[in-house]
Amino acid sequence: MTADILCLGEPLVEFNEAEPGLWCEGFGGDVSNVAVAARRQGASSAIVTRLGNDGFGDALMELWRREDVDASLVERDPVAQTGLYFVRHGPEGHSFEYRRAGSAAARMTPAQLPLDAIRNARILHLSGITQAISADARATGFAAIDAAREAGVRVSYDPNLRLSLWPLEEARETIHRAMERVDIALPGLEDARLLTGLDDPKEIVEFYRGLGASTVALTLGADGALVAHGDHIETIPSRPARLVDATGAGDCFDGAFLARLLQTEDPWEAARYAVVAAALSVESRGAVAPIPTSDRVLAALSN
Ligand SMILES: O=C(O)C(=O)C[C@H](O)[C@H](O)CO
Repeated sequence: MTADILCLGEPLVEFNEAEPGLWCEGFGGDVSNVAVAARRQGASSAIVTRLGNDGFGDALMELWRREDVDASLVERDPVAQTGLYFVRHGPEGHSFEYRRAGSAAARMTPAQLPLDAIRNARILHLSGITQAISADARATGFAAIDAAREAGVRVSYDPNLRLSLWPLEEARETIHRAMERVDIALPGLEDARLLTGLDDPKEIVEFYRGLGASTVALTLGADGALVAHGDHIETIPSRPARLVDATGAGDCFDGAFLARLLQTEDPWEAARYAVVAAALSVESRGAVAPIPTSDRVLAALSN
């Protein structure tokens, strides 16, 4: 198996509340969202994870088949279940509630990592959530990073802080340790402020560069992204969007950014593309269904 972008973490089945009591089923899980977003932009992508041997696991396998995301390395756990999450919407935006403790993905271990696939990828992508779900998953994330680095494969990391999964101090320690070993850092501003204790976006970007990332794209929500590489730093503005549901917008940015980066090796051009993809993705409900294809992104960019 060879894929441009290999994503490691936990996929989830999503229940998104359209109106009180009406739950629409969809898909989520940050790195699965990234794999789909990258594939819809034309990069090849693969997912490395574990699912329960249950109907929700089957539904995720069917999603990746439909989306042409390589899931040939996904393991099914005979005992543990596939994780779920529920999205509610309120005046403050969306909120998540999880049913994922002890899930199949949380039982991933370093010994199960497909090292050849990691070595053959162009980018390994993982997140703070990948490492938050269990001690084994944390170790698996570090082992994957080490394998990628030894093979000269670029590592991409989105901190994706979820304080319902682990306390801030623990998250900070693990995420900073991971960030010392990544090439491409894709933090969101709100998470990064909590993790770094810094307020100013430029200082945050410099902080992550100081840890080791050569490319940093800090997402600023409706304000776009601040992108640094080499001695150049630039704010890439977003475009106006009709906000319905921002669930997964950061993941859509990540997948589109990585896909475009592989095509152009120009992080600012990749971010110009990815902010438009992310803006399009907030205009309807769910993490996966609204992710645009490259045709839609290119059409929006030319308007
Ligand atoms: O991946 C997770 O843990 C989630 O919270 C599911 C969502 O699809 C994801 O976070 C959106 O970024």
